[in-house]
Amino acid sequence: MGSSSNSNGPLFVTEEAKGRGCYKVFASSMLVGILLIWFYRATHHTVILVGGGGGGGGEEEEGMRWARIGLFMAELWFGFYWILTQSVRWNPIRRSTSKDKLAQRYGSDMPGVDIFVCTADPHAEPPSLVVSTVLSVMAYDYPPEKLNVYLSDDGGSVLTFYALWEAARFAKHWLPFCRKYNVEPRSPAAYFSPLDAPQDSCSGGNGDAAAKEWSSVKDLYEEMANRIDSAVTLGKIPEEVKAYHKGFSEWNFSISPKDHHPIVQIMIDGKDANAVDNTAVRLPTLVYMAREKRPRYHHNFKAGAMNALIRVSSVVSNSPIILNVDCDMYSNNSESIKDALCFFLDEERGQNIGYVQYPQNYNNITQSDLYGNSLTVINEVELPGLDYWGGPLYIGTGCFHRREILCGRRYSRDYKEDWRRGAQRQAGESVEKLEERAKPLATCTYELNTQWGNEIGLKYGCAVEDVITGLLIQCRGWKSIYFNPPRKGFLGVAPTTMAQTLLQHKRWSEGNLQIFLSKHCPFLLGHGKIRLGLQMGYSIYGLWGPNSFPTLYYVAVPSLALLRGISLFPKVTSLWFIPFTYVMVARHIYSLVEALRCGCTFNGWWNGQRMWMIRRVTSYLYGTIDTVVKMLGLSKMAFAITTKVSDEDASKRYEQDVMEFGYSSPMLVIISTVALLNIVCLVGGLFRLVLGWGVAAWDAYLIQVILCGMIVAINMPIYDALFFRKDKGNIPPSVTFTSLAFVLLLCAIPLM
Ligand SMILES: O=c1ccn([C@@H]2O[C@H](COP(=O)(O)OP(=O)(O)O[C@H]3O[C@H](CO)[C@@H](O)[C@H](O)[C@H]3O)[C@@H](O)[C@H]2O)c(=O)[nH]1
Ligand SMILES: [Mn+2]
Repeated sequence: MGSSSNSNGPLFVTEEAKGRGCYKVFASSMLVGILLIWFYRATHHTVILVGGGGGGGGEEEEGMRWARIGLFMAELWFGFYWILTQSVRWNPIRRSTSKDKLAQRYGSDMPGVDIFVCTADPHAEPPSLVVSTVLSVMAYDYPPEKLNVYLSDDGGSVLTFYALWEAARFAKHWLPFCRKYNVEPRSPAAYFSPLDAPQDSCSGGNGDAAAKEWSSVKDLYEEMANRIDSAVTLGKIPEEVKAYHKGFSEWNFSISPKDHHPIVQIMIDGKDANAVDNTAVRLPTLVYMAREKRPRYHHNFKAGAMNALIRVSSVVSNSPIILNVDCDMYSNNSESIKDALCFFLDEERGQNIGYVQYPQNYNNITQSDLYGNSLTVINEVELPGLDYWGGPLYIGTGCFHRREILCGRRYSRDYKEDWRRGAQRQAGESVEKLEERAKPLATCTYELNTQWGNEIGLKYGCAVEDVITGLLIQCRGWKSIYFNPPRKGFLGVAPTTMAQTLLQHKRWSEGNLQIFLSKHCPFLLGHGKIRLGLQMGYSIYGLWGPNSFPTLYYVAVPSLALLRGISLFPKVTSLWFIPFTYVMVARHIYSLVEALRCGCTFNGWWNGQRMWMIRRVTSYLYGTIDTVVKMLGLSKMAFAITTKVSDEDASKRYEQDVMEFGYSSPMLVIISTVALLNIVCLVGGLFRLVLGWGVAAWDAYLIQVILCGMIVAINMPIYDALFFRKDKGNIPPSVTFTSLAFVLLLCAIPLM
């Protein structure tokens, strides 16, 4: 590939964040605080009883001692976990690229790129949304004959196939339109969305003609989207279209998502000189794939789909670079491929780069980020921090890989990438023949007795197939790059209800804990292969789950103790009061400042704190329990898809920042119980403080009052949903009663 002269400098630069010195001083002071707390706990087991607390038989005192030891355990854990989180804050770095140099050096001599889009269910993931994502990646600012787009449909649905067929036709208008007017974003759904800021339509700005073209493309798009949506509503496609593409005949026999033959349909063949748009420019290759599914064979969810895609694409295009996105993650920046290539093709430092990961951003996050889904701190602080230690995790979407690393290759100094590689078509081979050649690669039996899902391809058996695959790649010697340009590369759909949010986090915490507890634990597998900072970084996510226990303890026991008149923290007048207050206050002020600096609002941060607490006591608890159950072999892994649609009422509440609970579930009972317990304890505790124990008692209980008060303050929307709201999204009465019963029970436990 072209002249590899390095005369005009590197293709990307790396910058270190400023002000790290100050941060390190602050972190050291926190560490001192944490050590002092540990020291205090280790030396102060005895319980201070003030005022009317229980009469204090020997047995009771023993119980209180245990309450303190439990608190000590929780504080040990939090301190240890805090130390882990320092790895990603130590030295965050930022990357930027020089695309003009790339163009100068390589001109049109660029590698082929295969793009994989995965979808699984036409009802949770509307095909009109899926094809908008497909169109956005077809419209990359990149030579179309070098682009190959693959849609994997785990739903095996004719509705999705039909939508893709519609999209292939619409592409002939959409792609030239995007080029001509430099459209951004190139997902038609997003571009024409009334929700997004008004587009400076057709920035060409040449008046009437442009406006006409704009509205004619918009009409075409809307008609297409309506046809697709109504087919989905009806559950079947219009009869007449079946005549237009041979592929529809695959559904002549009824097919179920879990039981069907392999389907590979090349919708647009980029090698065909007649495959052009309406300005006679070539179109990218577009392929539909539904791998074979049989009830007898486990299909391994998204990882299985990705592996089938890797194989099928190897006979159709076999490009050296693979980009994969979730079906809702459209390209928001038409330059992303060129940006990514700046890393891979850099002559000096591109050699060992295995993958380039973009952040997960969403286009449906509200100002106040009610469910804390924006991942802002992860995107702006943690992933840049990991980049310093050798590279970010692979997070499943918005990631460019070298094909070779997905096929298990280890890094070696002598490895030379063949950037010109591509699939060779057999002489005179028709598209049908090629499809026949590809199908056996997408069968259930293909992988039997092979290393697929193990040494080759994405790894099977983990709920976060992406993270474990990335870890294995890094352990094979490859580095990764985190790239977060000002214009976001990809935008997706974040969950919009409490239940969906908690479900997603349950899967994430479960998968990451599963890795941590397996032989792939970053500290074991990574030892000697990746840097310690990176091992710690992986563990931050790996240990999300176990955070649930100390958190549950901390939100329940000190409050109950307040109600009972048992002091668990040092007195205000004691010197030990200082480290406790310092650590608690500084921790939260720091997290607020960090969030604000990343662009969150105060409200967003506050809501985020609530969600951290809620996720820890529900999703992470469930994730941890399920991980253990699975390790004992009592159940199998599942992958619950996050729904990308919600009903109209619910979306309205989402827009208005009203929390959506809606149906009764054990998780909801936990949330309500924690909220109710704390308000009961706060009211009861304050009552006794004011009436009975006198001024001296405040001295001993201040920390508990503040802790309990903060938990109550952060739970305000929960009380609202429990008692005041009347809409459908509130907490059902059955949950309220169950939680009240639990609270009474907890308050009555004689132990303390
Ligand atoms: O059997 C399956 C299940 C899922 N998917 C696809 O996988 C993607 C991710 O699923 P989603 O329900 O949106 O999960 P998220 O929690 O949003 O996904 C995040 O977390 C996953 C791991 O838990 C990663 O695979 C994803 O890339 C990452 O975006 C979607 O495109 C699905 O269509 C399949 O193709 N087949
Ligand atoms: Mn998703």
